[in-house]
Amino acid sequence: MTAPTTPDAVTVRVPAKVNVQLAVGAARPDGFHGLANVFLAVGLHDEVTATPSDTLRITAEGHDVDQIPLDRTNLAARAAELLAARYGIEPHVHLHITKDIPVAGGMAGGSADAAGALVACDALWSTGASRAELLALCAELGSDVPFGLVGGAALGRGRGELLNPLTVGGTFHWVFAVADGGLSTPAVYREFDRLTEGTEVPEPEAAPELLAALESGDATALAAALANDLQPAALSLRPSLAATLDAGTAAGALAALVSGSGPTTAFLAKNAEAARQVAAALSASGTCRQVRVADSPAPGATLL
Ligand SMILES: C[C@@](CO)(OP(=O)(O)O)[C@H](O)COP(=O)(O)OP(=O)(O)OC[C@H]1O[C@@H](n2ccc(N)nc2=O)[C@H](O)[C@@H]1O
Ligand SMILES: Nc1ncnc2c1ncn2[C@@H]1O[C@H](COP(=O)(O)OP(=O)(O)O)[C@@H](O)[C@H]1O
Repeated sequence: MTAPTTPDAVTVRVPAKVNVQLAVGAARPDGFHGLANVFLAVGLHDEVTATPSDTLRITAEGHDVDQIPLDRTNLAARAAELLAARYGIEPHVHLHITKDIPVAGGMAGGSADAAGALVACDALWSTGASRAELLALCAELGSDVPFGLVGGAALGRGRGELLNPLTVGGTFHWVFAVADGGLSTPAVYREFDRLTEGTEVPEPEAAPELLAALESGDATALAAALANDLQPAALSLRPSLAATLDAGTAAGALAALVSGSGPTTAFLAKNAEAARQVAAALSASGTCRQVRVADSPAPGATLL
């Protein structure tokens, strides 16, 4: 029998996400918040390429890469170290990240890179980890990381890491307005706690009408059901986002919301042509740094 050959390089493509519903419960004793997090993967992608190396090395190119760490705190590096430790191997790999997902924008780019690095290193090192093992490692790396692996659409319970896949019955057309600078996810959750202090925070539940809208592919119904409990907190920390939301709504978006913890704002359009119009109006509005158009759902981490 011949020994399995080690590939020279493995490239994995990973998607961004938008939370079409983010229902946030009260803070748990461990500091995390219980969620009903309805993730939808969108067609904005990073790529992670793993090649053999003498040491663990991270390089990056593309949008805003000056804002991501290139040391072992990079989520992709942490993913490689975790997988290597689990299988008793040295984390000797060069991970090159090609970034197109806005950084610190509430679109889970770092989480996607972590999922991509895990899949790429798994293939490079032939660890033979099962899908369930990879998902468990993803959950150790961060609440949003498992979704980067599975993509499509999913309901995340727990702190968002316990996923149930959802059916999506059509293509949804989105416009994303990228803001200047990022927002810290822990800071937005802290602001949520401050804003809800002294009130009864209900148990987070996915809305049946939202799940039905996803399943039927009905953009108008989905627009009516979009909801983000972190939006007031993101707006409180970044009041200028209100003008961006207004500009997209005035331009004909079916609905507008903050993506996750923000500060990227998301606009659902009726069709591809409407998305182009909303994008042009947002670009001209001067209320955001960059505008991106993308469809959903998109597949999860994919070996190229
Ligand atoms: C808000 C969401 C919505 O999908 O993502 P973003 O919009 O930032 O991308 C997620 O809940 C972010 O998930 P992720 O960025 O993976 O968070 P983690 O690394 O697990 O946790 C970072 C910090 O966020 C807070 N956190 C995160 C998840 C959660 N369910 N409750 C929390 O309170 C905690 O303060 C935690 O220390
Ligand atoms: N591979 C990575 N890509 C992007 N950000 C990363 C990465 N590794 C670590 N980070 C850090 O994680 C934080 C969150 O980034 P990101 O995942 O893009 O945003 P968000 O959590 O808002 O979706 C940023 O402060 C960023 O510097």
